[in-house]
Amino acid sequence: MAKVTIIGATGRLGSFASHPIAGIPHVDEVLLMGRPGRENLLAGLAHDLTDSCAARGIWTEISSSTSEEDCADSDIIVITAGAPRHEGQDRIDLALANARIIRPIAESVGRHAPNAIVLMVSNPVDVMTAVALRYSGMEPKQVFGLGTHLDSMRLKALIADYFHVHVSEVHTRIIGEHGESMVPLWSATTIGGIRISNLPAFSGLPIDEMMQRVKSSGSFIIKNSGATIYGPGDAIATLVQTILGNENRILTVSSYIKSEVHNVGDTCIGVPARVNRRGVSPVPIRIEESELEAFRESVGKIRGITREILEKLE
Ligand SMILES: NC(=O)c1ccc[n+]([C@@H]2O[C@H](COP(=O)([O-])OP(=O)(O)OC[C@H]3O[C@@H](n4cnc5c(N)ncnc54)[C@H](O)[C@@H]3O)[C@@H](O)[C@H]2O)c1
Ligand SMILES: O=C(O)C[C@H](O)C(=O)O
Repeated sequence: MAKVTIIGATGRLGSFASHPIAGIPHVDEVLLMGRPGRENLLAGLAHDLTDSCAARGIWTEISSSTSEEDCADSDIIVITAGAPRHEGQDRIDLALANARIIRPIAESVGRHAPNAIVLMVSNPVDVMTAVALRYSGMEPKQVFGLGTHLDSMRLKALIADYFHVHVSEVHTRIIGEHGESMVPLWSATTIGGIRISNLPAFSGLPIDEMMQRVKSSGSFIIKNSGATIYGPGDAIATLVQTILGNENRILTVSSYIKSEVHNVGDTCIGVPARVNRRGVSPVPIRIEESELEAFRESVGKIRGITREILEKLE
């Protein structure tokens, strides 16, 4: 059984994500962590979530804390602390301010829970994953980000809708930045096990419109309802379940890569990775030339911003 700590639990995403996480069968303890001064809010959330567990007929111990040392013995630490973007902002605009929030959190996690697996969610997620990796002092397999998993799920839903098939029939991936330069891998997209480009209907697929919808999903939701909550919250829970269930699923998450994709990398970015109880390991892949070109650009962008932010944090 496992302990999962959520740092940023008073926020909209952290508090929602705690709900599906508390229902994962491998989880017997959820710790809601927040900043000093938020004790009452955390206590209220913990009480409410305890009631939810009772209503669902499950027994998971829910606790709350503002003391960083309480994350000790966590199996997984989910980090959602930090500012979200507002309408009109890019995720990258949050980079320096959120890096200054993530650095001390990562240092504390590395000190108190050096054997945990860290799932970074705060944006810009690829850059924050690199900050957490650097300042936690943990291994690359232990520190990863939600990356383009959510984008891949968004594209999957659009493809399933277009072809009128169940989502489980669609396999697709978006790699690269969780942001403007993300890259869809049509070469790795299948419907019912058949490569999408081998289906006659593929020629009519509105690829550009679909990608535009995926890229603007976050800003659309933020503009209309204030924050993205259910999509990322359930995506976080899927990752927690995959790790604790030692499921060896290949999911598209932000991981540190060096040589896995045509030797492009030296940064944390969304790539297909094996996810299990030991953490995350990027899967070596070969992609088509046009996809590689776009991926190279995405990596260059994120590597440049990451270096700049890490230098400013020194
Ligand atoms: N990667 C993704 O797909 C994805 C999806 C949704 C949200 N996010 C990101 O998650 C983060 C949280 O989003 P939200 O909607 O829950 O925001 P929110 O404003 O509702 O919550 C922010 C949380 O961060 C905490 N926090 C803020 N400043 C802090 C500081 N200096 N030290 C410690 N904690 C601090 C707050 O107390 C709160 O718990 C944002 O960065 C957002 O962009 C990422
Ligand atoms: O779009 C955002 O800022 C939140 C998140 O990254 C998302 O894609 O839902």
